[in-house]
Amino acid sequence: MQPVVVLGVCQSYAGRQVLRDVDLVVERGAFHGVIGPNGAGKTTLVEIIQGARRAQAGSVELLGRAPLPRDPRLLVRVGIQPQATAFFSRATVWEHLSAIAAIFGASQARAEQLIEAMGLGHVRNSRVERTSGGERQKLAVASAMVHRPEVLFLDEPTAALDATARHDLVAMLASAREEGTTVVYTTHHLEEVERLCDVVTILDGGRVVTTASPSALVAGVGSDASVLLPGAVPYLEAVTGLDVVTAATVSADGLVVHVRDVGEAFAALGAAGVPTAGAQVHGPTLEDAFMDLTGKEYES
Ligand SMILES: Nc1ncnc2c1ncn2[C@@H]1O[C@H](COP(=O)(O)OP(=O)(O)OP(=O)(O)O)[C@@H](O)[C@H]1O
Repeated sequence: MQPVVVLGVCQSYAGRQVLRDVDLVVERGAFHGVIGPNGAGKTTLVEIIQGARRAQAGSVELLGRAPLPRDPRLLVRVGIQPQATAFFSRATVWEHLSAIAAIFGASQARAEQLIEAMGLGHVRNSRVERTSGGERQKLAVASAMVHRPEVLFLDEPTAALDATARHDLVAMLASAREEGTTVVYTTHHLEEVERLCDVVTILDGGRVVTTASPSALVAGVGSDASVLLPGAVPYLEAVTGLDVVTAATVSADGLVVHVRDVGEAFAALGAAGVPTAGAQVHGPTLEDAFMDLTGKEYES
């Protein structure tokens, strides 16, 4: 049984359709990203799966059950990252997580472990209301995971974090990924998708554009890779004549050649005597895949 099965879901607000015939299947143990521009419908979709909203059309199964009407026996099997307002703000970080653990029947040892794993040890005895936005965000993620849910929903957990806090949280999520929890993850950051997600669904204008692994999306991009060859500027004419090279330009750092196939290109460059020492390859990225598939620049 797949933990999340969404079929043909449609949703409108005041006559405006924000989800159009959405299908989404999340496999057990997958870290499944949902990405898309602002207003694509990500939060609406996730709330429908959680049972926080009713879909106007289509069907939803969460752990094999309908998420609505809400059933506390189903809710304890899932983890939902709370909004900041859901905190016991006058409690300390430890009191907060320990209370959540008790409510969900998780051990105090698990709460301790997450305080450490999340790097919250130094604010353990601080009141939640006095902690920084980043610390609260980490506490929100810890609160959602403390009872080892079968499905964990994280809706933009790194939003509003500075680069260091984001890096820490992503590193922590990467280790949580190893625990094999099924995760539904919305984000605006494509590098997080590449780092964390097994599968990603791109939503645009309320429609599913595609569902695939990040690497398959990047592999499907039609654009070339570029190779910077620092010592090869004098070889501009020689490389331009090679079949494997689609374009070549001179930059301040060296010769830049655009190629379809990096392996074949290196073989041909070597055979033509072009120096390749210190070469830097820049392949197409998930951002290129997004642009290919939606015709839009990705804005995080
Ligand atoms: N309760 C509501 N009433 C009316 N319109 C809504 C409501 N909630 C969301 N919308 C609209 O539905 C569309 C989809 O919103 P949603 O929050 O699901 O998108 P999102 O992809 O999560 O966006 P973001 O990346 O900005 O968080 C948006 O145009 C939004 O303004």
